[in-house]
Amino acid sequence: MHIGTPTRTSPTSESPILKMDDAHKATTSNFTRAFGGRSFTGITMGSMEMEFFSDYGDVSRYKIQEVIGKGSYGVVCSAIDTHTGEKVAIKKIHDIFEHVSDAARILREIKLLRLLRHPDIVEIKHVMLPPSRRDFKDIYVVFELMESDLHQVIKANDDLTKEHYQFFLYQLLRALKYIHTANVYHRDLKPKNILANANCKLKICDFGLARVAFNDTPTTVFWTDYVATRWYRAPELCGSFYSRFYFVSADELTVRNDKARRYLTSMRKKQPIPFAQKFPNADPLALRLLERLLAFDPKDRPTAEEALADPYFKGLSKIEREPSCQPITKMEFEFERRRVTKEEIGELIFREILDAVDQFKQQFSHLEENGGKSYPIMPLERKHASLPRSTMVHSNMVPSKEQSNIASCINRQTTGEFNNNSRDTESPAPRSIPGLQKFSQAKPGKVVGPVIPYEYASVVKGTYDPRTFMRGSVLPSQPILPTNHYQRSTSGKQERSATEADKGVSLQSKLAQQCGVNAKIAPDTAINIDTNPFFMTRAGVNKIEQDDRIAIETKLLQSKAHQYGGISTTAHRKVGPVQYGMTRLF
Ligand SMILES: Nc1ncnc2c1ncn2[C@@H]1O[C@H](COP(=O)(O)OP(=O)(O)OP(=O)(O)O)[C@@H](O)[C@H]1O
Repeated sequence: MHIGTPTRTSPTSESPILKMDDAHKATTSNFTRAFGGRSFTGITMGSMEMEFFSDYGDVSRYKIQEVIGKGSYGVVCSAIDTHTGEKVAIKKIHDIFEHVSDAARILREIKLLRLLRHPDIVEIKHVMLPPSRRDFKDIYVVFELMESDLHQVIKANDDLTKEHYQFFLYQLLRALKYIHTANVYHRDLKPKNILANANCKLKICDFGLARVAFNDTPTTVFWTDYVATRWYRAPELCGSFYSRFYFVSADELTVRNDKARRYLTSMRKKQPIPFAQKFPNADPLALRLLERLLAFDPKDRPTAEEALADPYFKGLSKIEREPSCQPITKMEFEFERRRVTKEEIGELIFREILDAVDQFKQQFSHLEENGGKSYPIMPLERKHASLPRSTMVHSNMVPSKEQSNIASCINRQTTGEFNNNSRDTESPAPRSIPGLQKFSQAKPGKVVGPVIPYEYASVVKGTYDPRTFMRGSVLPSQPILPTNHYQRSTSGKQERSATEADKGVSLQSKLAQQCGVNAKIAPDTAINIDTNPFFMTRAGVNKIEQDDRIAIETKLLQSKAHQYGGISTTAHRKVGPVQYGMTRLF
């Protein structure tokens, strides 16, 4: 994706946004490689669907288009949902029970993506019901289709502008704020896990390594398990000394972990190169924020919410309108806290899918009843806890006011209200609304109009949209108070608890083994060593309003090919003037 010079202007409805070719191109042979080496030459697409879906009943619903991605857990195809006409991405996860940890990962991802509904998080549209409750091994998850990912965008664009960076970071922080208020931590954020559209819309995906933080889980457990992709690890993870260091004086760092300390002290002392020197063309405000975000000591780094309040986002971010999420309950993730068998995980996955199918059916009938006019996302009514044969728990979404109260109770940083405030649903649409057109998926060479993030819909129509509520089910029985290494004080700074810091001693050797000396760790792979959740801190609670607009005048997009384990996908982008709204979310 190649995007040109953005300028801040008020939007116009006529100006085209972009021309582009498909981001992902896959050939029949790619498809063949992806699905087991059978040749598809001369066969109909129907056969492809049969091959892709095996014996799943939804085979007739989706018209497979092409392979668009491949990860370690599955193959992703683009397809047309013949029921709705929408383009979707279908992820096939093979043989999910080969390892219990893989099955748990799938369950975790489906659960989290169903609970976390936010415009900057990829949306699950459907999960296909396996043909048999007890005997299934593949899972098909249907997502909204995105055109590319940030990795490709960065690779293909050497002329991204300050506005691009600002808007990208803004969306990511907005999503992170939401995710963290749910007490969820993604733990594998990297450009490949951030899907992108040519209109600069980003969405976080791949929650397979995410964890939910609970108040009774020692942080050390989380950190033990948290390895993340190598190039994106925080220094404290690379050195396995995350909580084992403290400042003696301002410029002397003490690392208690012996190996990490020896390693650090063996290094030559270097003067830092000022960012302004390294990136002379960058916005000084951006560099200042970067410095804060990259602080060596984690307690000096701002939370997502604090970062959003940074002067860098002035005029873009209205902190009180950025949505938060209700904390996810322990019950949803009980399976993470004890040993479960393959059969039990299988049952939990099946139940989760049943639940999802139920919800999608409701959405679909709502859509039909309303002539496809509104885009409903039904509130999740969680029917069961996530433990095998556990008690049934019925829970409804908590009205926003109550949520707000709860949130202010549990979060000392709370400065605003939740996002179901009337301002979100009833306030006049930003001044560009009349000019907004419905977002249309760009096709090869097609010029499409100004982008309206779909989240505008409810604002425009004034309809009720459950996304204005926070997701989640049952409220925590008590306020969540950190009991671990770091606590966030009212000033937003983390403070180390001495008692908990001491507990880390027993983990030293394990951590050193994993992070410091374990040569078996694949260089570009996030590793899940321990499935227990962790506890960290939460960002605050607010709602959103962005009525600034950024118009992006785009240039040519380069063509880029990338490999997904033998599958090449091409990202051709020819872009005209782009305009997109820095819109309110809901
Ligand atoms: N909704 C989507 N729209 C478009 N492309 C997608 C979508 N979801 C995934 N992809 C593409 O498929 C690739 C693999 O998807 P994903 O990361 O979810 O799989 P995974 O098996 O969990 O990967 P990993 O090995 O990184 O854990 C992504 O990098 C992306 O390029």
